[in-house]
Amino acid sequence: MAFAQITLEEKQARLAELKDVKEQLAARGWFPGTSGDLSACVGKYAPDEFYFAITSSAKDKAMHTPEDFLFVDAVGEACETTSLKPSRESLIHAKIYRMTGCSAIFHVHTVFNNLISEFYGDQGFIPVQGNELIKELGIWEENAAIEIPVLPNYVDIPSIAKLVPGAIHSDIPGFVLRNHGIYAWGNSIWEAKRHLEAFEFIFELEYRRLALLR
Ligand SMILES: CSCCC(=O)C(=O)COP(=O)(O)O
Ligand SMILES: [Zn+2]
Repeated sequence: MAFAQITLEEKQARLAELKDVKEQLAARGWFPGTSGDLSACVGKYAPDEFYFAITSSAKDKAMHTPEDFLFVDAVGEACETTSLKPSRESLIHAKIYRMTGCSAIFHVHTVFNNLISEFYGDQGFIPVQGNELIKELGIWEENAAIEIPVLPNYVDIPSIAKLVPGAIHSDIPGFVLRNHGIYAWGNSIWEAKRHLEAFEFIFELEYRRLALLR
């Protein structure tokens, strides 16, 4: 299959969309400290040959500066001459692009994704049923039951990246790192955002349901 590189105008439009998403998610407090990272694919030549725009590491994502994004290659390394450092988690993004062929990936640390990932961490997945927002993940089956994968968290990013293939299920556009945060993806920037919002709604509802049962 041949892939076309996007035009300069399309690349700039994608960066502008990423900036908008960064602003919207920051307004919700989904990037505490300097946590979280956002990326969008901007060129694809073959399934294993692509590059993407990703947030620079350790930046306050609530601020806008010309140094917010840089371009990295299919192994998560900067593919332009720059003093900027790509997100420490670029290798995880690269692995997700390679495995799914998606167009955008968003990673956020929230209180609810951390609480729920710890609660279900030992069993390796978060079971969800009877939540209307499952439909926002593209699953329209009546009373669908889904399992959202939870991976262990390591300081060593390559150790996490090795586990990514086992956490990618074709019908679930995301996974959670235990006590760390979620990765959600989509076939466009706006689909990735929709998936992320659905996951976060699901986690908050699940947390509140469990709290009610106590
Ligand atoms: C500051 S939290 C630890 C790193 C992390 O998990 C994260 O999401 C942000 O890392 P980045 O290098 O993308 O700023
Ligand atoms: Zn993180």
